[in-house]
Amino acid sequence: MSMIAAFYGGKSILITGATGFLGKVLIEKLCRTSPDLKVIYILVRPKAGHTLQQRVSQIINTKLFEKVREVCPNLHEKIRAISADLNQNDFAISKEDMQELLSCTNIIFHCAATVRFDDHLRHAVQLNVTATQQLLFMASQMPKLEAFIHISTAFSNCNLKHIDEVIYPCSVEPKKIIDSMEWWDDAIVDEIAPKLMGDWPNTYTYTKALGEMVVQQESGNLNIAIIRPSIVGATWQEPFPGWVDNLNGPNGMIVAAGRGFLRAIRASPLAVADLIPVDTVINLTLAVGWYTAVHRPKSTLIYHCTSGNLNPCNWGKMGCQVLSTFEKIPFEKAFRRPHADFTANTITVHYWNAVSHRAPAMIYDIYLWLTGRKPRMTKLMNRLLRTISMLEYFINRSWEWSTYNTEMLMSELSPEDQRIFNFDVRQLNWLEYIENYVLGVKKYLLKEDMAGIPEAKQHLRRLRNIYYLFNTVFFLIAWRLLIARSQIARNVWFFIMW
Ligand SMILES: CCCCCCCCCCCCCCCCCCCCCCCC(=O)SCCNC(=O)CCNC(=O)[C@H](O)C(C)(C)COP(=O)(O)OP(=O)(O)OC[C@H]1O[C@@H](n2cnc3c(N)ncnc32)[C@H](O)[C@@H]1OP(=O)(O)O
Ligand SMILES: NC(=O)C1=CN([C@@H]2O[C@H](COP(=O)(O)OP(=O)(O)OC[C@H]3O[C@@H](n4cnc5c(N)ncnc54)[C@H](OP(=O)(O)O)[C@@H]3O)[C@@H](O)[C@H]2O)C=CC1
Repeated sequence: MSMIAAFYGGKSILITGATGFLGKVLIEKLCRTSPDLKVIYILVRPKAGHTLQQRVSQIINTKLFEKVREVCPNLHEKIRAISADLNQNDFAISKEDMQELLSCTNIIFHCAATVRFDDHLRHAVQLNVTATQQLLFMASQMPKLEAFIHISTAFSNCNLKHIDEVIYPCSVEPKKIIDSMEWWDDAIVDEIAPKLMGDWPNTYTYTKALGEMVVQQESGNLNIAIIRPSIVGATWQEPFPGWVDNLNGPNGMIVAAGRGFLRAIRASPLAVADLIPVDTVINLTLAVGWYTAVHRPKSTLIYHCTSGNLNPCNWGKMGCQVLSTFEKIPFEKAFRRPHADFTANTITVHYWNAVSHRAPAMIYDIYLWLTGRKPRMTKLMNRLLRTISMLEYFINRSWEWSTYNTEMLMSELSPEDQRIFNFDVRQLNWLEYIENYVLGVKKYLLKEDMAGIPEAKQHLRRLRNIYYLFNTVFFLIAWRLLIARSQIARNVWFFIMW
């Protein structure tokens, strides 16, 4: 019998960020392995045109929940959506709901965050810092609470090269920043943000670091643990390989490369690609929830959920495997044939951006315009290049994360739990994982049918012919113009012809 699965039986669990990428996999695994849990409270913000129940149904009626619907037919009853907005005071939770949460919750998993790199500092502080503080305050009033698990990111200290499982202080206290946000107007925030952020590359990583400090400072008597995943990717094994449902991190890049928009990227092929499958993160999270509640460590333990020091893979190898998978399973409606280079040279990057990204987009837009349609490719390309510029920081550096606590926890699990809640990334075969990842992007994110592969291959062959034709015509025109103007070119041409 799994000790972890048994632990969650009969428990009332509160999850924030349940409608997000990690949150969905967390609910799925919890309900599948502990169908006898009492209730999962999820804090969901109302969205225009959707009731809370519709939002929940949208999630649990997806393929991700196929297996769990069999194990736990009363899934709907297990999940209780509570209307809440983490940006509001008391999360805008009704009095009755708040009362129920405070009196019943046993475990909290705090996943909600803004993960946008370009969010305004005020908004990022509100969600990633102030809301965390407020949730901790709520937790301190929960008599039955056994553990509070905070999901952070391995990049919260990306200004350092070697990162231990400890909390590093930021230069300005989070409380001061929270207070200041109340009276600083946006103009002041904009001006002061770069100074506050120092060598953090974006508001996301900076506010996640502040969030950790808040957790440390407000922990009081609570049993708290922090999990720091690196770049979270598609599922490795559970409930099935390759599941992914958003464009964050590498996903958008895989789409862009597979559709032939992304042809070159400024990246160090030898830098470690610290990807971690989402099911691995969730297995660790559930194991940490159990360990924190049952063993009650004296201090807040931090767990790195990373792959680099146990089973490293670099961006070069990953990129090559992505490209070779496209040959077997191409994406539909490609703009150009997938081909991409990693280059570390800034001049080469500018060259490729002009020749491989902007020029084809412009030519295509001219074609759209000539055929009476609305040009859109240049806009899309500019957006892609902007996204790439934000991700570049993470694909041109390597970090070392120590994983003592994670390894310690692994050794504490029974063989049964090590199997059911496997987070040993040493067992991961990267080539197989990446192939399933690309396949998952095609099936679950782009919602493409596998039956369309022959047509997609045919389309790529057409694009190849257009490419050859275009290059030949371009070469002949260029050469003809050159011959008309240069005696040397004429001599070379006649020599070749002769
Ligand atoms: C040797 C040969 C090599 C060949 C290589 C070939 C393949 C390459 C594969 C390998 C991949 C290499 C790249 C990997 C990149 C690694 C990333 C590392 C990130 C680590 C961060 C740490 C992890 C975390 O802790 S948090 C999670 C990460 N968070 C994010 O990723 C969020 C990032 N996103 C943002 O901040 C924003 O979305 C932003 C700024 C990128 C874009 O903002 P904007 O306001 O312009 O757009 P949106 O309103 O968000 O969206 C508008 C529109 O665009 C679509 N879209 C959004 N993001 C992407 C995307 N990444 N790619 C494509 N499209 C995207 C979005 O869906 C919207 O579409 P609509 O149709 O308009 O709705
Ligand atoms: N994805 C990754 O690569 C990594 C993620 N992490 C961390 O994991 C956690 C989860 O990330 P991920 O699942 O990818 O993020 P998503 O963006 O997929 O999900 C974010 C979740 O937070 C919720 N949320 C946002 N704002 C509010 C609000 N005002 N009130 C209530 N709920 C809100 C969203 O709800 P809604 O559906 O309404 O928008 C959604 O459920 C985060 O803490 C992140 O920092 C760490 C490392 C890597």
